[in-house]
Amino acid sequence: MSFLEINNLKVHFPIRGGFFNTIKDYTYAVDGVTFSVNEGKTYGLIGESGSGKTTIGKAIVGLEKPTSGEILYYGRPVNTKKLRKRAEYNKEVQMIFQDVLSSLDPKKRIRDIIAEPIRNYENLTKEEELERILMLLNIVGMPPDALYKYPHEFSGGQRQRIGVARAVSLNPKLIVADEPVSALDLSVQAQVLNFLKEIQKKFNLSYIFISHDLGVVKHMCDYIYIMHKGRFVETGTRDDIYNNPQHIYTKRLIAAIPEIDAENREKIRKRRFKVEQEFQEKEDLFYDGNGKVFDLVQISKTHYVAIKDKEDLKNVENSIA
Ligand SMILES: Nc1ncnc2c1ncn2[C@@H]1O[C@H](COP(=O)(O)OP(=O)(O)OP(=O)(O)O)[C@@H](O)[C@H]1O
Repeated sequence: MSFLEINNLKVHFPIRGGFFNTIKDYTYAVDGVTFSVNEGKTYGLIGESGSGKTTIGKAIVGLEKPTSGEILYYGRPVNTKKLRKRAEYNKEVQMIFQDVLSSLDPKKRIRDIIAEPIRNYENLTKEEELERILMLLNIVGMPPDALYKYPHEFSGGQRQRIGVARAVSLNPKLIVADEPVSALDLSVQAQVLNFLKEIQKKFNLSYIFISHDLGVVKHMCDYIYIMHKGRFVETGTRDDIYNNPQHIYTKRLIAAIPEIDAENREKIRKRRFKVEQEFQEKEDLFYDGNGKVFDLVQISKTHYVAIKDKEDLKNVENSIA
């Protein structure tokens, strides 16, 4: 059952300039995305740097205000003034970041870092709190003596586990994981990904998994959403996307997955070259997700407009003139 629905979400950031610091233009970071999240499933948001992935994640957890569109949690808008509803949502939808070190307060001990959300939302005695934190450390495979240490005393992989312990401390339904392994060594990446899967089973969690790397999410995601300039250009199940990619951006991301295959090295090189050539030829084209091709016209440094026909083009030309 889908418990979270994102409808036509847009997040546009004003670009200011000039003497009066007026709005000159907008960065169309997220420009009309729609999808829903089911229990226990993982959704990959994949795309190049700047395509809008993090902004979607932040809008979902309330760190960025949508320009328009709606986010419904069990059918109710999350942007509500009813504090109890909002608090319930904030508790059940958490985010973990790539740069865990900067998201863990360096001056606080692990006990206080993990306890922070619990103290905000629950009224536990000191003993109950300690018991909960020890249980969480155990779940994420960290020893009890981690309690009184500081973040810098741990490796990247261990810090990511601490971040996850804090994120699951309130028994959430959804974790938005923003590039959770890209700062880690390859061998540690695999460990953390496996661990995230274990935690998912334990808590029946859903993940929105943000990455620029289709190779990393290959074994994690049930559904994949390919992003380009604030929009989804291709969506599908993991198998659809890997076995039968349609959009040139998807093909390019798949071609970029490193392959260790000494015998077929030349074949792989040729395939990458072909995809790259196709990409260069089609770079100015934009698909609307239903296979329809739009011309993508750049009207400023950051702003593109999809043009369906000559009429559209004339309107855009007039509006810039
Ligand atoms: N607070 C902000 N103010 C202005 N522009 C922003 C802000 N946050 C993001 N942007 C812009 O919005 C666009 C999308 O950024 P976002 O971080 O969502 O992309 P991303 O796909 O997550 O990229 P990356 O993989 O590099 O993190 C970028 O052009 C970015 O510069």
